[in-house]
Amino acid sequence: MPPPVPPAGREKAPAHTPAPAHRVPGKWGDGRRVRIGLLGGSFNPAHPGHRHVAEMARHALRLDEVWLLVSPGNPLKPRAGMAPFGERLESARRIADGRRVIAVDVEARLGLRETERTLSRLRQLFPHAEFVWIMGADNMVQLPRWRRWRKLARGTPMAVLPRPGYTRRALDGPAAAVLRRYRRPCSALLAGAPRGHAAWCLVPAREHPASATAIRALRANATAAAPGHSPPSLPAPRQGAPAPAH
Ligand SMILES: Nc1ncnc2c1ncn2[C@@H]1O[C@H](COP(=O)(O)OP(=O)(O)OP(=O)(O)O)[C@@H](O)[C@H]1O
Ligand SMILES: O=C(O)c1ccc[n+]([C@@H]2O[C@H](COP(=O)([O-])O)[C@@H](O)[C@H]2O)c1
Repeated sequence: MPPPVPPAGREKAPAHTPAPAHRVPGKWGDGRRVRIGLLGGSFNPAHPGHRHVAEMARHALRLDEVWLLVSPGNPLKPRAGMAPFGERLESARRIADGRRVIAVDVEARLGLRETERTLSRLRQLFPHAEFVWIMGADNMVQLPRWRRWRKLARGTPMAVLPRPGYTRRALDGPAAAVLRRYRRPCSALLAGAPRGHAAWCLVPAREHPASATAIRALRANATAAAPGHSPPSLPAPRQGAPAPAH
């Protein structure tokens, strides 16, 4: 195995020490010839839908590994309500097996948040690895809002997972329309780039209903219903200000 690629100057020192039993990718890259699926996400929190997506993609594409790429902060999501990075990473570790499905903090280590930048850097750090971007149909719908998404789709094969309420919208949406010529069956996704453009596929899997938004809502309801919980009080109206309408 070639020596690890040295860190570039602006990269940050690792902020999180992995749990001892959990294998992590080479700190600054490695030279393995492996097929790696990247399931990027907020994991706020991780849930069985993520594990389902990782396993379905791994089997459909014959991937050696799937990395649960925990985002330091989705560029399109507000910070409010986002659990701290360490908590989200820990939650991703709990649904990983540490061997084929691995929770990774490389974006935080590299100080990157936008996927196209992350992919470019990962290709330098892991020059012999073949990367596939994995995402749910909801992200395929909003793909045209991502930074340099056409470049991302040109250079990186993508596997899209069905998701309740989004599968049809993704297949009928603007990203699918632009990329229509490059859609392939998943078995042919990694067979080479058609016309110099990476392919994408819809993974033939059942839809999984889990969602982090729903889990957060359930937790908030449970907290609100807990004995002794008093709802947050409204700020007192300023002297002379009208009383709030209820
Ligand atoms: N049930 C699911 N089916 C298909 N894809 C999923 C599912 N849950 C998550 N994903 C995909 O996994 C990736 C990471 O998702 P994320 O961590 O945002 O979870 P989420 O449940 O979508 O969260 P939130 O509800 O907070 O947006 C995204 O590409 C998302 O589309
Ligand atoms: O690169 C972008 O502009 C971009 C915009 C929105 C989302 N993403 C990535 O999409 C992945 C899914 O994010 P999320 O929050 O929906 O789980 C995660 O890896 C984000 O960094 C990337």
